[in-house]
Amino acid sequence: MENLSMRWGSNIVLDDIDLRLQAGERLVVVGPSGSGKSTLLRLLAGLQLPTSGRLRIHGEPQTYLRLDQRHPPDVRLVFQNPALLASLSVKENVGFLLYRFSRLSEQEIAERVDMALQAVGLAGIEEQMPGELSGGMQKRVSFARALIEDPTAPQSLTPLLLFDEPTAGLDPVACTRIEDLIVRTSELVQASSLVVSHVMSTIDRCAERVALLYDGRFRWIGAVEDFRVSTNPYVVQFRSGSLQGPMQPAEN
Ligand SMILES: Nc1ncnc2c1ncn2[C@@H]1O[C@H](COP(=O)(O)OP(=O)(O)OP(=O)(O)O)[C@@H](O)[C@H]1O
Repeated sequence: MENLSMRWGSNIVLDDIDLRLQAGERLVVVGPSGSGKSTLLRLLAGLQLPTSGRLRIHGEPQTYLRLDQRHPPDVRLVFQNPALLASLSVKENVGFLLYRFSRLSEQEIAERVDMALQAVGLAGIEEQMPGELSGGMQKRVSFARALIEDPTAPQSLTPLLLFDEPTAGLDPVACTRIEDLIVRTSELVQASSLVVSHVMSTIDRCAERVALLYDGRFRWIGAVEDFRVSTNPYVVQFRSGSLQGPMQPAEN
């Protein structure tokens, strides 16, 4: 991202930001509500275009929405709500892209789905419907979907995985399981990952770098080890959850 801005009318959500994600790294983006984290994800997912500035993925300028791109980059989204298709079985959800676009046989797709489900600890639930699963299981199914790759597709570059608040509202043990999965999924498909989260354990377990977004700008970016000890006032306020500090609700 270079000099990238996103405005809604007079509301400047992202203000001339620069960010470079290294191949294979895991970056966690934090920031208070309304600071533009979801907007960042939507731009990377090709669901909206910036008002100004440049966004490049694998070096390619992103000037069209993803749906309008003939050769879209390999960007995979794991939403806060798993967004599984309720009328399709787990197998059909996980293998969705392969069923639609690949030249693999039914048997080959079934084997790949099986491997992806095993990787997230959910072997044997292929024929179940999403509605029969718990919320946590649905989330893991959406991770399995992000693991699926098409070996018949042209050799692709490092995939980009986008996680939108993957551990919000989970109990601590479920959080750990999902955090481990984020790391494992990223390593298995050798992806770069951008995780939006407020959860400290998710930052600790998943991040290699942390970026703190507030009022349209990155106020701090650095290694997770430095995030734990930084005296930057934004980082200190985020870590302590204090009401005192530079980050205040918009209405104040
Ligand atoms: N479609 C839209 N039209 C107008 N304003 C929008 C639109 N989408 C987002 N915004 C505004 O952009 C700002 C940033 O929103 P965004 O959802 O990116 O924040 P966030 O950091 O993800 O917040 P949260 O943590 O609460 O999800 C908000 O002020 C929001 O009102």
